[in-house]
Amino acid sequence: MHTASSAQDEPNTHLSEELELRIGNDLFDQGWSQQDGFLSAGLSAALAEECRALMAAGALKKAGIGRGEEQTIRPDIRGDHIVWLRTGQSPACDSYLQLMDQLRLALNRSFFLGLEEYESHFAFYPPGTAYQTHLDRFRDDDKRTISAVIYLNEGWLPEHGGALRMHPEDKPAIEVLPLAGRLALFLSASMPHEVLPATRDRLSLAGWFRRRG
Ligand SMILES: O=C(O)CCC(=O)C(=O)O
Ligand SMILES: [Fe+2]
Repeated sequence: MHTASSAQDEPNTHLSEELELRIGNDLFDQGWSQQDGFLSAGLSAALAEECRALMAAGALKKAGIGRGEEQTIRPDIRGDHIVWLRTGQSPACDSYLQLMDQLRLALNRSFFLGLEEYESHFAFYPPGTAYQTHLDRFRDDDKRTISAVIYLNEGWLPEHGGALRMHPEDKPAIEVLPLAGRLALFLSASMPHEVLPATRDRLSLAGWFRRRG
């Protein structure tokens, strides 16, 4: 479930310096960032297909809220089905995880955050399901530092709903539609956010950069 960081932390060329800079500036200035076309159309399509196949095979389970023993299934609060990613499960997932590892290193360079790992799951929200406003940091585990969501839905239109709605303090809410290839990033501990219900299946990869304990 976790991708361990490694000693051979070598920046590579998948993430341009310009993109790193934009993401760093956004997070610093406003606590969130949206990057369109973060994934190529081909990679996004392969990941969407994998997510659908896993859903059809029954691999995704109803997501709970809370942690460990205290986990409860509350479809009224959270309606997605999830499965955690493992390294080596598919070439598409490995490409995605590699890209996110580049991003982890870039964030460490910009902010000295000491992010050590990235954990991620596929999420599938059937039509009409949502996720009520919450923070991504657990009361008893403050390692989640930056949240990252990548959307996998071709041809998403505003009338389909399903936006990620963020609530920055003292500012108007921001809505991000779950369009294929798009990346949304925000500070896990301080950005309240929610997923609005949609009229069609809503597929994504949600993940968290975690700092050392
Ligand atoms: O899918 C999204 O836009 C956000 C998902 C989310 O907030 C979560 O999984 O914690
Ligand atoms: Fe969240």
